[in-house]
Amino acid sequence: MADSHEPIRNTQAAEQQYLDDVVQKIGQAQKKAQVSIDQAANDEKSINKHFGEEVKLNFGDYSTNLETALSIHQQQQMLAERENSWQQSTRRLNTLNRLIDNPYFARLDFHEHGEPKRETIYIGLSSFTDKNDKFLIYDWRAPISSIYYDGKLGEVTYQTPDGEQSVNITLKRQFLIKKGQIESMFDTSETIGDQMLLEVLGEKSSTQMKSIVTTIQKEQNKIIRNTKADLLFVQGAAGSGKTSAILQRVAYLLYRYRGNLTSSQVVMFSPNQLFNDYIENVLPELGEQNMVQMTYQQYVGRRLPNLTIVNPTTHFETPQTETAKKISHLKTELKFFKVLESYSRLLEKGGMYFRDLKFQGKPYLTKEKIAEIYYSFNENYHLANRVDSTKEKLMHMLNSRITPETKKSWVSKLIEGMDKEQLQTLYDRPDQEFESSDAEYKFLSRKIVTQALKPVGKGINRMRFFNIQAQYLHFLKQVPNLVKLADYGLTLEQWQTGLEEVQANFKNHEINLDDVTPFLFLFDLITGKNGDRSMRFIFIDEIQDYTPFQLAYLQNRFPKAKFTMLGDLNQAIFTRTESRSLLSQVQKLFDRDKTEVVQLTRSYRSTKPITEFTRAILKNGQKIDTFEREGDLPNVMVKNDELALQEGLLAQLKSNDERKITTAIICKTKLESEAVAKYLQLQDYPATLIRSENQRLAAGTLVIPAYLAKGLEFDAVILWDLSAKNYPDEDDRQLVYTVASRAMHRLTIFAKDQVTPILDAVSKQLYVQE
Ligand SMILES: Nc1ncnc2c1ncn2[C@@H]1O[C@H](COP(=O)(O)OP(=O)(O)OP(=O)(O)O)[C@@H](O)[C@H]1O
Repeated sequence: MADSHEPIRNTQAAEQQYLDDVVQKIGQAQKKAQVSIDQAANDEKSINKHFGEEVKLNFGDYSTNLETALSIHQQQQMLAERENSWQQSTRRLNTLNRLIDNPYFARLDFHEHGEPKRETIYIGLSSFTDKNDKFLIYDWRAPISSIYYDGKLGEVTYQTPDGEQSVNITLKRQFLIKKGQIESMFDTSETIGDQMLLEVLGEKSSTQMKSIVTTIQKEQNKIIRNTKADLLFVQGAAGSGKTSAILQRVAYLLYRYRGNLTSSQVVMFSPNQLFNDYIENVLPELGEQNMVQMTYQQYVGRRLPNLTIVNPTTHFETPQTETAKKISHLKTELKFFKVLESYSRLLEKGGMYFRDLKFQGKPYLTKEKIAEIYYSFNENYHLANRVDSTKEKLMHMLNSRITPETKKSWVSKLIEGMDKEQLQTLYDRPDQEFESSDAEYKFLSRKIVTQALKPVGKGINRMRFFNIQAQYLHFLKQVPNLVKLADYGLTLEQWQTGLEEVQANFKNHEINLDDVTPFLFLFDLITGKNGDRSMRFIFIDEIQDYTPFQLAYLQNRFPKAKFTMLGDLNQAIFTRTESRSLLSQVQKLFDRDKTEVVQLTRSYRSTKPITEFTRAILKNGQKIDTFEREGDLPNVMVKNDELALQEGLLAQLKSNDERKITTAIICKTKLESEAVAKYLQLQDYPATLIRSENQRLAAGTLVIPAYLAKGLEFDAVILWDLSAKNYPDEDDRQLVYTVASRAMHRLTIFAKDQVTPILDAVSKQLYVQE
């Protein structure tokens, strides 16, 4: 910290002079780091190779597959452990390169409790000390930096690892620095001045999310720095910075637990791959590595190699029947999780379904025999140790069958049919000698049988003797005995029909998303597969699209992790009504004392007129405050004539282009998006159609189906065909809110014939009807 002998520096010129000095020192440090890099590189050429690998691995930071992601991260960790001065200097140089253009964004003057001496600190992306170890810049995550985000002027307290500290803040100054030049600076008595926010928010969107480090809001800071809660549940309006805050939180945690926590122990479940792409740069921008990122479907999908997950409802192409909705409701509840647990306990006594383990196409270890072994252990055996003992016994049986199997005719026939070369491959060494031809035959036959039986051994180890599909169907059959179907508005007959559908799906090697998690959970319960205890922090974004069952399952799979769940109950577009009870159901999974719920109510994404409009779409919605930012009222165009609408669309696109704002045209379904894209193509208007989540977000105009627009934002949004026909009822209210709230500066709505009744509740003053 600077001491009180320093000049107060109240003019921009004085600040610039000080900045120049800091920049110069960073420059010197850069040179020094470069010298030690060159030296070390000369000494240890081989390190180059490792570093090359590391860089290569860095490119694939998110992955579709947990194992790959984990192994990449583990490799990175190993490489990091082999740290040497060369790497250290390289890292330091990277930090300095980031700092030199924009060393800091804030200054604080304060007095420590009761001390007359004034302290001055500057806060930036990472810390920087001069050669006397004096801090010229403090990391934004350092304990002291917290007061910049939290406090007004005057007395404030902040948390340090040693407890609370209090200081008296006398000055809070914010800077906008570009390429080492102060573009503007202002003093504020607020937490983070709106002026600064306005400057930041006025910027145009890009296809990649940016970090919000300079303007983190007080309530967001609470989320970022929370280390106590086992469950941190954030309910935040659209655009209130939930995603931004958690990315900052990951960076904070990696800093706070540096040395004890690696990015491979942090997993983020995100809505889709497009979204992963969108946020990919934030952590590297903050100087940290990305965490493991995946979608829930990817997480469960990798464990179901023989089944394809189908989920017809998410894409809005086919509506769900009332009965299907009710069945889905029951299957996704927390109650169902408990029911499944009770069912699994019944299996300790009987009722397990087995499969033959086959050899040469015929049952070798029969299901009857396996069942006999499985239930031969006494009652004290629970499912997990029962399976271990069964495996052991089966292995034993398999081994004892090797000798009798060698005497079978298929073995002798096989050996007789082999030429010298083939026989050679069976020997331990090419010149292997035997006492007699009998001994040689014995050796070869054993070798052949052992190899041939390997798949059976693998089947035992991988527990292929369980018939999980039959077991799951059996469980579903038992459900009416374990749950009162009437409570869910279901009859026995309806349940039975649902069951038959699951069965038919299995025949097609398919499984419905609602069945996936109970199916896997049943598998885990039966096989005693424990969760992953090495994961420390799990983040779940867009929590409203998860079912309580899925969340309970994740908690079960990551028993040692602290959970941060973020979402907007107003944006529940896949789970709809059940989301209202989500919070109460989730809370049941965690210790009450270790649960914290934070509300973010202010929406930063959109201009005031857009936020006011989207807010009005909601009935009984969660609280939403606007951020004072001017802009046009949303405009709505309803026409009977398709051609007129299309012309309107083109005109709006051109007008947005003239204002240099990029537009996303959001349609309800993929089919509709394709039609719009085709029309634009015919008009020679360039636009990118986003068909799947595996695509990249391109610059320029996009056409995107609603379910892929989750979590993203665009300068301008055009909602295509928000007609009564397309969005007929209440079911779509949250969907309409979600897509409308993607707009930052401009929102336009087109509808054929008649606009959706969902907009009836919106006051005419909040938009312009064309
Ligand atoms: N403290 C902040 N300072 C500057 N910009 C912010 C801040 N908080 C949020 N924003 C901006 O507001 C926009 C919305 O943020 P974000 O996407 O994190 O919100 P969200 O709550 O996840 O939204 P949604 O639920 O609608 O997907 C982003 O452009 C983000 O950069």
